[in-house]
Amino acid sequence: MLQLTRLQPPRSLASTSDAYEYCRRVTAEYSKTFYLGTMLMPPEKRRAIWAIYVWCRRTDELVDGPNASQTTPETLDCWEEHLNSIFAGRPIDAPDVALVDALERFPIEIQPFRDMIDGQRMDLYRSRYETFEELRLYCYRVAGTVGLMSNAVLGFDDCLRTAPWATATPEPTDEAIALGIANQLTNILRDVGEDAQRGRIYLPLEDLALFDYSEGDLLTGINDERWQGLMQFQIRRARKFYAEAQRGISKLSADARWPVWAALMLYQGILGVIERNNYDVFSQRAYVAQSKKFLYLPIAWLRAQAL
Ligand SMILES: CC(C)=CCC/C(C)=C/CC/C(C)=C/CC/C(C)=C/[C@@H]1[C@@H](COP(=O)(O)OP(=O)(O)O)[C@]1(C)CC/C=C(\C)CC/C=C(\C)CCC=C(C)C
Ligand SMILES: Nc1ncnc2c1ncn2[C@@H]1O[C@H](COP(=O)(O)OP(=O)(O)OP(=O)(O)O)[C@@H](O)[C@H]1O
Ligand SMILES: [Mn+2]
Repeated sequence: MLQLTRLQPPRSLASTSDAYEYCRRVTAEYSKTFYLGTMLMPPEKRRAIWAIYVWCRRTDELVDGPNASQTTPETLDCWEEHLNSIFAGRPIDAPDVALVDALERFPIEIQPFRDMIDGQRMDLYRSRYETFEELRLYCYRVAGTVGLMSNAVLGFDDCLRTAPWATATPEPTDEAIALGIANQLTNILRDVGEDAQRGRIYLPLEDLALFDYSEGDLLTGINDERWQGLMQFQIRRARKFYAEAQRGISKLSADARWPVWAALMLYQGILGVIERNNYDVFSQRAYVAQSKKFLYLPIAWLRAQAL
């Protein structure tokens, strides 16, 4: 029914291990960065993240995939019903089998899943954001939510919970949301040209005005000093969210720190590539080469031990 057609899920409802294997293949195919991150986790956490990944990917494809033009608000209502069924322990199709199992092992609130669907709803009726506050809400919904879902699987450092001086909630909720927002801002900067071709501008219009850069300039891809100033401003903002996220990693369980540092550094690396490309996000795509991704791993490991 959905658009992940290149990798067919097993027919009828699958066994749990087939369903996880399908989720593994989808994650590996669609995101080299996050897949690499999951390979640094213990197997049970890794499988649960693959199941979450596939649910998020399917949700995103409803408004961003090849059949998105057929998606209506009612499609998203149905998808929310589908979600309710998963949370009631009743899988509807093969990939659900993995998510139902993952939710049994790692209980997660349903709200971030619902919020993500609401984020996709925004994509149905909006193609402009006036202010950063509006964009931030969109980023929370489509990506900050992934941080909340992931946190429940990654787990927290027990020392923080059990110490007699432990205060209210030591869980790094804000930091997890910050990493989602940082990733989404990076994704938006990387995809400016692609989105413009679909008539979409995610950069806040108030920021464009600040640099005297018009919507028309963006849609025609003008890369001048105004654009470069605007991009420097956006990159600085994204880096602040990465910095906030970094402060939360030491609060995660020890076996989750390396994967999160790796995913963070790799995704943040895209910003450096955009700078090296002289802010040309119109005619080329900024990416970190697969061979280079492995070079980050030892540095991420050291940070996971030390910070
Ligand atoms: C290593 C690890 C824990 C990874 C989590 C993997 C996961 C479940 C990812 C889901 C991604 C997804 C498909 C989301 C749907 C909405 C969307 C498209 C968001 C954008 C991601 C996509 O990146 P990509 O470059 O592949 O996009 P396209 O090819 O253009 O489609 C986003 C950029 C957001 C991703 C957000 C996260 C992965 C949140 C990360 C936060 C944590 C893991 C919390 C860590 C905890 C602390 C305390 C810092
Ligand atoms: N919608 C898609 N359909 C099929 N394949 C895709 C799709 N999106 C990404 N891919 C796969 O990912 C490759 C590169 O995409 P992209 O530049 O987003 O990097 P990535 O591998 O997804 O890594 P990252 O996790 O950093 O985004 C594509 O060549 C393709 O193999
Ligand atoms: Mn990708």
